[in-house]
Amino acid sequence: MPASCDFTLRPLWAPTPPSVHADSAAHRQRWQRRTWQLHQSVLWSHLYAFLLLVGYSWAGYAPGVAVACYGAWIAAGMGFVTWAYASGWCHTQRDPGLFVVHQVVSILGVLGLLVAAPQVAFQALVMLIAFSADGFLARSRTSFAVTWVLTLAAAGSAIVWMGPQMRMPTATLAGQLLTVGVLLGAVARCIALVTFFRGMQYRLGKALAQIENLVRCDDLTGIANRRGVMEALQRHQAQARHSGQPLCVALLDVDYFKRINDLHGHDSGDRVLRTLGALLAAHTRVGDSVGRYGGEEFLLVLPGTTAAQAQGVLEQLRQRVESTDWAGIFPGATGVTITLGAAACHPDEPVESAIRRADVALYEGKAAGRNRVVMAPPRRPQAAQEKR
Ligand SMILES: Nc1nc2c(ncn2[C@@H]2O[C@H](COP(=O)(O)OP(=O)(O)OP(=O)(O)O)[C@@H](O)[C@H]2O)c(=O)[nH]1
Repeated sequence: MPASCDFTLRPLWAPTPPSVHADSAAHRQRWQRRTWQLHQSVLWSHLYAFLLLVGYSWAGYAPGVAVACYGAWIAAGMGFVTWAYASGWCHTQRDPGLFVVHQVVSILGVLGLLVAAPQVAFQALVMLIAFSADGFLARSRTSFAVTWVLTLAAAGSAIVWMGPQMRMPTATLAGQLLTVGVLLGAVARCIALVTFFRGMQYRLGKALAQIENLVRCDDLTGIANRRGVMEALQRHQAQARHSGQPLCVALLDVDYFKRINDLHGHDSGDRVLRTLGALLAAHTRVGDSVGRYGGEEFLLVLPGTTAAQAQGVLEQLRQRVESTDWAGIFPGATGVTITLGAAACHPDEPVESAIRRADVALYEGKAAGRNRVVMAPPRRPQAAQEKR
């Protein structure tokens, strides 16, 4: 039974499931690089906030001692986090980005400022909330939730406690410039985070496209795998039903492939399959679809092609394979041939039924001596089939 996806909601306090990347050194390095980048951006933000507070102190809005104590507290907290990152200690923690520690340091610093310098309470609160946007990036849901709950609780209590005392000092030019500085800092921080998110979104989109490609691609031949070509067939059939255009499917099987493997080795067999994949991709038109259906069998989907036209195209392909210089592809080769069975797909016919008819034609071709193209007879109307 295939593994099913787990859609149940995990409680926040449940242990984090092991990451599928847990063993990937490249993933760990990438994660460390990103957390360092994030930490650096927090350090710059704290420095910016501290300089603004020094400005407020210089302009007479906040006591110098309060600002100095705030600076010392933040320096100690950020020093600890920097040590934890540099030594790798943070990676032994459940929250390796130390988002909660970052936030607790900021919240305590701001609460201290509210007590010691209520004149700059509002500015401190704006900066706190701007810093908290980092909490969005916490890897674990628990850190994300804790970061935000702590921040909102601190901001809510400060607002209730300080009430109307909270205001931007804009009576002087210095006050006005510093207010602009606070707002610009908050906006810049949000822009930086949105840019970070956009970058992540872009990388994620690219990775998703690569995964989608891998899921539909055959490793050995580089053309579509069974899933890829079957999806293409479904699409072509829907279009054919809509447009009324003909559609043909063909199954291609290498003759005596087991003998090639047995006589020349599995590696030579693989080379034959790779060469066939390349030949099929080169021989078919842009709108056609080809894929490895399984083992040494390939499926061709020929939209806008009648049975007579398909027979011509497939016969050319058969001759092309037969006339290929196989000795140049694997040593000791005497020749490789293919047998093809094809069927015109009726608009109302399930694609599996058309493939089955092509398969029957293919086995007729094998039984008749191989190295040929056999067309399946047209599908009987539904009523005749039911009667039969
Ligand atoms: N080298 C290689 N061999 C494969 C691969 N997939 C399937 N095979 C082999 O393909 C062979 C298919 O053999 P059969 O089904 O007996 O068919 P055949 O020998 O081509 O005989 P006919 O189809 O009757 O002409 C088996 O020996 C498989 O092991 C593959 O990816 N690489």
